[in-house]
Amino acid sequence: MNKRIYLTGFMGAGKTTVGHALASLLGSRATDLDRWIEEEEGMPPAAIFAVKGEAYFRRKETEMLKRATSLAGVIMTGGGIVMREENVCLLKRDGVTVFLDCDPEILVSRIQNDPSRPVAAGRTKEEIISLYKKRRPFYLSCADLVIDTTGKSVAEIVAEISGRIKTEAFGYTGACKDGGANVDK
Ligand SMILES: Nc1ncnc2c1ncn2[C@@H]1O[C@H](COP(=O)(O)OP(=O)(O)OP(=O)(O)O)[C@@H](O)[C@H]1O
Ligand SMILES: O=C(O)C1=C[C@@H](O)[C@@H](O)[C@H](O)C1
Ligand SMILES: [Mg+2]
Repeated sequence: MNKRIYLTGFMGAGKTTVGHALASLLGSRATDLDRWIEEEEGMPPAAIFAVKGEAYFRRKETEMLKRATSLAGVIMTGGGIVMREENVCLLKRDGVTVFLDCDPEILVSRIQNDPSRPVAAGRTKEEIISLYKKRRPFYLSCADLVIDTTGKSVAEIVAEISGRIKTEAFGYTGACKDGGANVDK
């Protein structure tokens, strides 16, 4: 496995948690884009949203995704990354993209009222589920692998990803076809 592995999915799907466990199993590096942005900006995503605005965060996120193309290992992405076409192109071109899907009711229970997740904070359960449904086709559009994590432990998810990556062939055209179109608003 010499390609990098991108983990995508909605807020609370387990990208950060699974990413560290997967990298540990594979003996590779783990890079969480949200944490990398936090290190560079000196504040977490929620504070960047509040102080500099979401548009600034999204530009920074794309910049870091571009820089991540020089890294090896597992890259954990932010929940909104698939909503920019430029990001989708990079994900499709530069690695194996794994979409961690999950029952939205479970996602809500993990993220609702968490102030560290500015896109979910203050939203009702129905609003969060509606955002999940709107984003899901975009996660699917750039996924090489879709993992339904519902009811599975982190160890089971990691074993499934590593098994499928080793046994399935992935075709890359390098082309950017359909995908995200800056439609999150
Ligand atoms: N398979 C799982 N089973 C039970 N709990 C889980 C599982 N995966 C993640 N969690 C828990 O769900 C919460 C959210 O996980 P995590 O922060 O890894 O999600 P994320 O996808 O990185 O979210 P974000 O997009 O907001 O960064 C954490 O408390 C984590 O421990
Ligand atoms: O779903 C989203 O839009 C976000 C998810 C987080 O990972 C962070 O990238 C940020 O809070 C935005
Ligand atoms: Mg995360």
